Amino acid sequence: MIEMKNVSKVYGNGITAIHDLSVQIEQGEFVYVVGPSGAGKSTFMRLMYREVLPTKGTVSVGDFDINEMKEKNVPFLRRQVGVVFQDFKLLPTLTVFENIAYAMEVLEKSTRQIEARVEEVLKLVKLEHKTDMYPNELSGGEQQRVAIARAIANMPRVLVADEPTGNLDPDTSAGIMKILETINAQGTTIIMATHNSEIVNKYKHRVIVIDDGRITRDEEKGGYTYEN
Ligand SMILES: Nc1ncnc2c1ncn2[C@@H]1O[C@H](COP(=O)(O)OP(=O)(O)OP(=O)(O)O)[C@@H](O)[C@H]1O
Repeated sequence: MIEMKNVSKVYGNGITAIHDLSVQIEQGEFVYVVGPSGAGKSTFMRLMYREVLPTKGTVSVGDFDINEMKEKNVPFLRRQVGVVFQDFKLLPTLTVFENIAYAMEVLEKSTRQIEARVEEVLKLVKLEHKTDMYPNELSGGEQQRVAIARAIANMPRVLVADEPTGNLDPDTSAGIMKILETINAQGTTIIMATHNSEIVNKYKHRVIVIDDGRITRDEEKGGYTYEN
């Protein structure tokens, strides 16, 4: 599903964020990415949705070869890879409905299809009663649930979540984890970067440890206790 072969990423400032990294992630897996601050976790994930291109090596995601694909096909990649961030990144001038619909309109869906799907994803994150509210009228946890609804609206095969519980209290984080586990149980591959050892040790999944741009451990579900 996701394959990186001998990937390095050197940013314009000369910092090598990823060093000769190879990994394979199968469809339907739930994978945590952990490691110290500045280790390269976000860069590792950005490579998967083509926010950055590898300096060396190859990245493939589903049917897409990230290095070789044409710019005009990027929207099709984005349909397969949904993204969630720590700070939600909702558009402040749009309502909950509009934030999700906007992500779908980019892919030229009909109004009826969009409305039905927005309703469906809002039910999944239990926010169907907040359709017409604006992001600043919602709590952090609610905003993150909208961001997740938006990320899965196009039924991606992969959901990349970069510190999705980073700004949330433990109870709210547990709610987000339950939603992510439901989405994963429906077949979506989930790659989640986190510093939260409680979550990693409670909701057990494969753990990839990145340090200094390299994978230093890669443990199957239950094979790793995270201490940070
Ligand atoms: N856009 C960029 N331009 C230049 N250097 C960058 C850029 N993004 C990240 N870096 C550098 O690359 C290295 C890895 O950063 P990255 O954000 O991938 O780490 P991280 O493990 O996600 O860190 P954190 O846990 O603090 O979010 C760091 O040294 C960082 O300063």
